[in-house]
Order: sequence, then C-alpha cells, then structure tokens
Amino acid sequence: MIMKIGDALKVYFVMGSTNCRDLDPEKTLYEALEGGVTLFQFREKGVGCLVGHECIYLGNSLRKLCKQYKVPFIVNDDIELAIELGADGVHIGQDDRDPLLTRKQIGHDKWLGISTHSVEEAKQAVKDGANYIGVGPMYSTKTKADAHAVVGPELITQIRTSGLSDFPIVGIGGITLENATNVYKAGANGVAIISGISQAKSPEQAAAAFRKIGEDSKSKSLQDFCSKLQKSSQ
Ligand SMILES: Cc1ncc(COP(=O)(O)OP(=O)(O)O)c(N)n1
Ligand SMILES: Cc1ncsc1CCOP(=O)(O)O
Ligand SMILES: [Mg+2]
Repeated sequence: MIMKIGDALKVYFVMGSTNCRDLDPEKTLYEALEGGVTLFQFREKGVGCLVGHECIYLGNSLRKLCKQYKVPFIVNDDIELAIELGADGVHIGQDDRDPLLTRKQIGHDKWLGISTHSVEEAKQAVKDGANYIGVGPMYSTKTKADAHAVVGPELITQIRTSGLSDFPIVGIGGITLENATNVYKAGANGVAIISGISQAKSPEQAAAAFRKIGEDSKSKSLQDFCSKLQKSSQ
C-alpha cells in the first residue's frame, strides 16, 4: 500500500473489542471506514480483551475490512500479532519494547509509530527510526487507565518548533469533535481517536465529522501559510 504517512494520520481510529458500544467491533470498524477514517490501529487491550485464537480471528476480520477500504492497518504493542496479520505497521510506547529491535523484526517497509510525551522523547523516537510519533494525552481520557499526565496540544507546537517541522505527528487522548481543531491547529498531521468514534451513537457520523474537521483544518492551514507568504513578499 503506497500512501504518504502524513496523509494517513489525518483521522486515525484506534480500537479493540473492549472499546465498542452497541455494535460489535467489525460493525464499528465498518462504520468508521464508511465515515472516512484514514488509518486504523488494532489495540486489543484491557479487562476482558480477547486473547489467543479469538484475538487473531478478530484481527484477521478487521485487517480484511481495512484492505477493502485501502486503509492501512497498524497493530498496537504485539509485533508477533502484527506479522501474523500482515499488518502495515506497529505502534509501540516508551515502556513496550526496544524500537531498534522492533525495526529489525518488522523490516523497513512497515510503519513504526512511537508514543512520546516530551520534546526529548520525540527527538529520540525520530533517531530510533519512527515513521510517525503519537503525542499525548492531548486531553484527559477515561479510555486508558495508565495514561501519562495530560500534555496538551501545546507540546505538538513545541515539537514542531524544536526542529521537527515536517515529521509526521498525530495527537491522541481525549480528542472530541469539540477540541479536534485545536490539535490540527497546533501542527498535528492528524488526530488519533478511540471513544470519540467507538462510543459514538453513530460511529459512521462521528468518523465523517472528524474527517470534515481534518479537511477544513488543512485548507485553513494552507490559507494561513499563503497569506503569511504574501505578507513576507510585500
Ligand atoms: C497513535 C498512538 N499514540 C499513542 C498510543 C499509546 O501507546 P502506549 O503509550 O504504548 O499505550 P497503549 O496504547 O499500548 O496502552 C497509541 N496506542 N497510539
Ligand atoms: C491509547 C491512548 N494513549 C494515550 S491516551 C490513549 C487513549 C485514547 O482514547 P480516547 O480517544 O478515548 O481518549
Ligand atoms: Mg503500548
């Protein structure tokens, strides 16, 4: 699958079976894809999550759905599962596993995402060969019990101005339709969302609304850029 990672990050849906509301995980992902999510992460984690064959079975179904919609499929934490499912990449946190070893295991044609919570971690992740970084939590979240302290969208701006002006960045944590614009405005390529889509009454409508915010923010940033350019050449 050839796609620019910065574009894929625009609306990044993260989900496992324990995150869903009325619909089963396949139907939830189907709706999210119909709504226009641009990247998916299978994150089967937490109390009551599927393990073993059941996890592989669900992973395979979700992987197939993503293929149908030509949306890249990332696996959280579990490199063996990622390889088994033929994933397009893996996402690891600071305490999960060694990024260099992970890269060796997955090869250079797969995407590696690394979670970061400071400018220093962001720079180290880039050195360690990340293809993108997740920055968060942007806002407080009920979805991840052991989440890091809130860092806010300001951290994305700090990372951008610290020299990573073009590196693919996605914000995560507590992102809603009300606050997503702040994350794009801070300089993120995209937003990563669990409950904002999986717990919505209509995951399809929520995904479509996030997608619209992403598109509008992009054209707004482009307008801002052009007017800055115009002013500087006057
Ligand atoms: C896109 C994205 N960013 C951050 C995370 C969090 O990863 P981690 O800190 O390893 O926590 P868990 O998700 O493993 O609980 C993520 N999954 N995705
Ligand atoms: C996985 C993860 N990593 C940092 S916050 C978070 C949870 C995001 O879930 P939600 O979008 O429901 O706040
Ligand atoms: Mg992890």
